[in-house]
Amino acid sequence: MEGSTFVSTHTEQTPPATDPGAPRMIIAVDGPSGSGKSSVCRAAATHLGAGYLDTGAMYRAATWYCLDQQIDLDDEEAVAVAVEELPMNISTDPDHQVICVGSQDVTDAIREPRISEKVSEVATNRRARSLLVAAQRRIIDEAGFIVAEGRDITTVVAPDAQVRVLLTASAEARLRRRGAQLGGTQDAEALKKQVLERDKKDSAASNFTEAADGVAVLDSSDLTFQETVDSLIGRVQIAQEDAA
Ligand SMILES: Nc1ncnc2c1ncn2[C@@H]1O[C@H](COP(=O)(O)OP(=O)(O)OP(=O)(O)O)[C@@H](O)[C@H]1O
Ligand SMILES: Nc1ccn([C@H]2C[C@H](O)[C@@H](COP(=O)(O)O)O2)c(=O)n1
Repeated sequence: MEGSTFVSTHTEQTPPATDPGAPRMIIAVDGPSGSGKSSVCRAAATHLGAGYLDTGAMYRAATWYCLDQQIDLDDEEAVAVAVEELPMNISTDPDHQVICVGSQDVTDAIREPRISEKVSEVATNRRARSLLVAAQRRIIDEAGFIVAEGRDITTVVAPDAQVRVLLTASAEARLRRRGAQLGGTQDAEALKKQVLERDKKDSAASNFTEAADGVAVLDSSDLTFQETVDSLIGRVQIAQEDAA
């Protein structure tokens, strides 16, 4: 997939046409925080020549916007209205991940701990959620061949996906990985807050700890990063052979 593909959740911007030669296949991946969804799915999408959708980034951008607009996150109505007007553009190019709110590039800002600590409040707002789910379905449909990851992709956003995987890892592995990813800047308490406590809050909105019917479990606790990527790619290749 060349260049960057921007799709919008709000504006009338038309996304570029997908490669007409590309096979139509949706790969849906869910899992808890730090299980490796973003990094593994991005690498798999690059290898496969597929698009990549980080739905968590959309919830994060919505949270960034609400905070920027000084919206009280306890005010369900105000949050829903903000998400309705959210001028968000997200790239589906796995090699060029950019997310903008209006003209502002928030790609790095949405990863800050202040967003991680608040994002569950937006993700558990039912109206905000249904707006973002609708946008995600449209993005996936327009891409045609895409790896989409989050918490409810296998169950709500794309339950008909040809490949459906729950990517898991032990709490210990997830905390260790997230700590290393943040360069050792966070103490154990802060990490627990950002990983385990966030999972607990997010569980109110979707079930990403047990695989739904037809969803395969990929436990990466004892796998290297590359082994995990290869396992996901292998499942896609089997689905492609079955479809041929
Ligand atoms: N199998 C693995 N072995 C070792 N490290 C891994 C493995 N899978 C992922 N990682 C690393 O773990 C870290 C967390 O992964 P990642 O950010 O992809 O998780 P995530 O599930 O998307 O988390 P979140 O939902 O919180 O965004 C990254 O630094 C990634 O490179
Ligand atoms: N499909 C999704 C994706 C994400 N969320 C929520 C849960 C997380 O706290 C937050 C950020 O996601 P992350 O970047 O950590 O993957 O968004 C969700 O509810 N549904």
